[in-house]
Amino acid sequence: MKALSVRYWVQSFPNGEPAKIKGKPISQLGFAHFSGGRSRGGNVGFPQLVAVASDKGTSSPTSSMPDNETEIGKKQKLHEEEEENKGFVLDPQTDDSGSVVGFNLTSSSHPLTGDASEVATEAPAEVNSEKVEETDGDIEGADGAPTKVTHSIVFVTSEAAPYSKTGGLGDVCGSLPIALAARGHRVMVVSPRYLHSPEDDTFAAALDADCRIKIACFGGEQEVAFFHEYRDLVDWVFVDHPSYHRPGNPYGDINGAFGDNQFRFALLCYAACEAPLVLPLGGFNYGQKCLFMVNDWHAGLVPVLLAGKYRPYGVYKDARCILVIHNLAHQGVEPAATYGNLGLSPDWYGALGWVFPEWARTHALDTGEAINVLKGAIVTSDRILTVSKGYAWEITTVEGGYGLNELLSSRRIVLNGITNGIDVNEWNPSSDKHLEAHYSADDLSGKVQNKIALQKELGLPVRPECPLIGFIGRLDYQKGVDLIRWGIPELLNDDVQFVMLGSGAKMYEDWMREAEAAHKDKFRGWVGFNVPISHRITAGCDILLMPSRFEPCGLNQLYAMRYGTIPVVHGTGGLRDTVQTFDPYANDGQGDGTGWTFSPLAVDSMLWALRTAISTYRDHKESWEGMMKRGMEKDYSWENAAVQYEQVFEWAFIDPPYC
Ligand SMILES: Nc1ncnc2c1ncn2[C@@H]1O[C@H](COP(=O)(O)OP(=O)(O)O[C@H]2O[C@H](CO)[C@@H](O)[C@H](O)[C@H]2O)[C@@H](O)[C@H]1O
Repeated sequence: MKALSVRYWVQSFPNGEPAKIKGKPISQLGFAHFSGGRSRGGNVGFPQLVAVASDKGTSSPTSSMPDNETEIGKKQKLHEEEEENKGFVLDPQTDDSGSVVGFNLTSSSHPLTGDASEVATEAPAEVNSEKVEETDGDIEGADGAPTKVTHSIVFVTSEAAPYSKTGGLGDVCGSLPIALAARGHRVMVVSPRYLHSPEDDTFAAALDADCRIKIACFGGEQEVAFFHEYRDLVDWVFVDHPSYHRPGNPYGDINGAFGDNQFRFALLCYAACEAPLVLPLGGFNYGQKCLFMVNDWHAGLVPVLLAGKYRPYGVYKDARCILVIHNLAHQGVEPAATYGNLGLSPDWYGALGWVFPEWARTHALDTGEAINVLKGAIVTSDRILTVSKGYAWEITTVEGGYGLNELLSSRRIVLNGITNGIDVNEWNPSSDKHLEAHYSADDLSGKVQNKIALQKELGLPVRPECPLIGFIGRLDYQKGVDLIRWGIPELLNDDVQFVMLGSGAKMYEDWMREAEAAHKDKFRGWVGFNVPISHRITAGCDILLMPSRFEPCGLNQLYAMRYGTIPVVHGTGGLRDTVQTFDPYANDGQGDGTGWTFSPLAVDSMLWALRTAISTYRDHKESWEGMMKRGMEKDYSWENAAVQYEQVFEWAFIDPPYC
């Protein structure tokens, strides 16, 4: 049994007496200001019990266990008496004046699973700052290093696979939380409950948590509900609101981006701030000493709300917030006039306020004033992470900073990069359910079967000896699709086949259809988002091309290497960090490297790298196989990244929180 030591602020005692903090009734302490984030009606409202991490009495899970049966029995009896309150309230705590300000709490099991071993704990031990050495951005990824301190972690994200995914953000937020939970942390992921049609059963396993809150913003009061599923040791929490129920994808439909995205994601952030306080997941809530991991601009309002709406009233004083930037190009910029909708006091305008440079303004009278949610998150987060070390540096440069480079440079001391891992179970060539044949580094024979199956599926001539090149990704500026477009005619003069899977800009979708019509025997363009076919392309191709203009990390090159498919990538961000250019002379002529990086970003250098790869494939089979195996044998699991994340958590709790 693990025990949890938590202090509860109590709104009222069972006998109706008002609770007091520092001798004052709570009602006099300014909590009314929370109407912006919490309603008072029905089962909504200010919760009967709102947990805050105890600053006293926190101890390691084992040391806080009752040490004899009598004590356990006593506590169980008390527990039963308090059952009506749904909180396991024990041992009143008093302040200097003698007023009861809270209670210790002990829980013996996880009611959702009935399994005591799955109860995660509040961070039990103080971080020993003397042991922590902050380096110049390098984070040690000690393989298999045990977890030193466990935390209550709240991921806030607009996507989490398999529930929602338009790209890599969904992949990361679908698997990193599981890796952290497996290491002993208590992990919640908060994301919207998107329903794209009345028949959509994506969230069928997530049950109504019977908790409604009202959020005051955008000139009204919005009621949101929470749905919950406990899976893989993670609390998956889905925020439900009518604005998440519409056709398309999380951000838009065939007509483009939704016009109310600022509203939809502000709701997500408000709800995510409330979730640790109001949701008794597994019987008790996450409490205030949690660690928010906010991903990209959609979740970027969270640290601003923590600083502007909670901490001034003593709530979340011990929480920390880490911003994870997966893509700096999207910042959630809207006209300055929309600031009033966010429900923040005017004092906080400075955090979000943003002025476009003159050249980016639309007319002479345009003052360029806007609000920028990601900027607000960069200002107010305790630490900032990106998804590779290379990208952590790039975003501090004029070229990669998208206007935020100076701000990010000023926060360099709290900025780190950690390369993403991948879900090695979903992406495993020896067990992938989407493949025609399974294979591994020890037995590569199945790979060609997948190539043949893919050629058949796509209606290409079945030619196992012909180099097959693939591209998978969003069709947009970031991914360098324009380079492929300009390079394809020349490339297809060679004896190669090329397959593209992607959706996005209509211009490129149309071009893919045209290219297919023009090069029937050599080119296939699959317009759409299709996970099974993405697995089959990754397995069936010999080469995966990624000419990304910038790439914070990139996952497809990692999937490709795991599947023995050689990546040819632009040397940028995470691509440069993860793909090592083939060197035939290294290792006493045995060769080294896992693919090719090319630079500068130009059609010629991309074609040069592709031609080098193609000739190696044709004429140096042994070198090719060596490269395949080296890529397949690399460790891409989340475990290594999770250890590095823990180091950053530790650093986050050393410094005081932003306020
Ligand atoms: N048409 C399609 N059909 C099926 N699957 C498709 C698809 N198009 C893309 N995908 C899948 O979506 C994911 C894309 O991930 P990436 O990391 O390559 O890019 P993305 O730019 O979305 O992510 C951002 O966040 C991630 C995560 O941090 C960073 O790695 C990245 O650099 C950053 O731009 C992959 O799983 C890929 O297979």
